[in-house]
Amino acid sequence: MHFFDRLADRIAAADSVVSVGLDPDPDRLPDSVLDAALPRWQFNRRIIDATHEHAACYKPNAAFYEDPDGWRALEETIAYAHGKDVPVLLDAKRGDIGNTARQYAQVLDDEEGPAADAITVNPFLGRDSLEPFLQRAEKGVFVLGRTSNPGGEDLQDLELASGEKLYERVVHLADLWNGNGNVGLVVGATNPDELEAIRELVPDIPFLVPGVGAQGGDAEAAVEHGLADGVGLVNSSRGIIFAGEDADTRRDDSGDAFFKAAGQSAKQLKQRLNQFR
Ligand SMILES: O=c1ccn([C@@H]2O[C@H](COP(=O)(O)O)[C@@H](O)[C@H]2O)c(=O)[nH]1
Repeated sequence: MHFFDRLADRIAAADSVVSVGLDPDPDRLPDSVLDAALPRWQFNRRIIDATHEHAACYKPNAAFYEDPDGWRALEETIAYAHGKDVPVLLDAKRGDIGNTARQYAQVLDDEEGPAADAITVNPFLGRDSLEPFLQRAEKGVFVLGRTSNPGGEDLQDLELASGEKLYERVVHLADLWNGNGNVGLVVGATNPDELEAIRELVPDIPFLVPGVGAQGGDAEAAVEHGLADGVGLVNSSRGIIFAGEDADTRRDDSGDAFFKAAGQSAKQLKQRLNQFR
């Protein structure tokens, strides 16, 4: 099944466009998981237990898994999310010359272990750097369009000789690269004007909209412009998974209060976003 069809089914089943970001910062894990063999996996397992009924998708960021234990934790996490029928978007921001990109893209193949259903990619190296991802037609490929960080403007807002902004050119290219109907765009909620402008350029491409929650982005704009025919994702990572982070809940041996807070935060975000759908 194609990623965006699967995502549409999940959005309907969970009545949610919330992407729960799984960024298990080792310095912020609660005591209740620290003694486990794979603390990040145990953390994610309990986050998934607490949030899955509100999750349209899980979005682990590869930065939190790039070591041998981390990669095992990631594989366990993907398999567990799939067991709850929730797709997984790996936020890896890949993009390299074709030969290397072919290797990177294998993270989407499930011959060796559980594989992600979608991935984020960086378009800076151009079409051939993304081809191995785009060719996997059943997998979603989210191209960085206009990112949520303050420095995103340094390059992305540059005006080209044609009068286009660089991010507009990227959006145009992403539309051209969408022959298999598997392209999405990453557009930050911290830039609502650009979010609206990009939606006007590409009415049919679903967006992944990060930046609500800890980065303070605009949740209403994220929903209004992020969805294409009802399909798209609004991500919060720290705002959900560390919602229960106060000294007492962090030290609690059971972890119950910590993870319950994550579930409540996911539910609250779902309800807030659903007001605008
Ligand atoms: O433009 C972008 C692209 C990706 N991200 C990623 O999303 C999450 C956001 O985490 P929060 O804790 O909700 O701020 C994180 O993995 C980023 O690397 C982004 O924020 N902006």
